[in-house]
Amino acid sequence: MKALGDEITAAYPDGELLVLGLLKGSFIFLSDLVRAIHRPLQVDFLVASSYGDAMVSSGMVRLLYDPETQLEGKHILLVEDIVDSGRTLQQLVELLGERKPRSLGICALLHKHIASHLKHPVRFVGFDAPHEFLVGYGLDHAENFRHLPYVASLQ
Ligand SMILES: O=P(O)(O)OC[C@H]1O[C@H](OP(=O)(O)OP(=O)(O)O)[C@H](O)[C@@H]1O
Ligand SMILES: Nc1nc2[nH]cnc2c(=O)[nH]1
Repeated sequence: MKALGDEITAAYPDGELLVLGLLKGSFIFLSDLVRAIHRPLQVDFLVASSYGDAMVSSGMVRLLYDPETQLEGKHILLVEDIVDSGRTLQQLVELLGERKPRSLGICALLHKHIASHLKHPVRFVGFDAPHEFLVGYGLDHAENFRHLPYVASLQ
């Protein structure tokens, strides 16, 4: 976490930084990450869901909570727990881009590198992940396992 925090700190030497946690999955990662970033920042959240109780994406990302914080003119760092098909990110980045942020960066704890076609690449990656369904450290299957203090595979 220290290396990722240092990388993010160095990438934003000036301007307002808003760290936008994508819930629910990023809640543990986000709290560890913001404590490893050594510069002033704001925190807000987005809640979106596309998997429901399934292990494959429904293809439709539902936005369940939209942040009230003003995004215009700020560096936005969107924090994801895991990038799989990349659909969630693609759709959210399009939406947030319309709000005229100064920059829009993406950070993910885990990246499966399945989505090679990503229009908006993930700039900050914690770990490369296997092509398996992962749970724990915030990630769920049907709302179970989020509390595990480690990441595990269900396969
Ligand atoms: O790259 P993708 O294929 O879009 O998958 C990644 C998304 O899937 C999970 O969210 P989910 O829809 O399960 O909601 P959750 O965070 O509430 O578990 C995960 O938290 C990511 O946000
Ligand atoms: N919990 C969980 N959610 C996902 N959404 C997309 N891929 C995954 C995964 O491996 N685990």
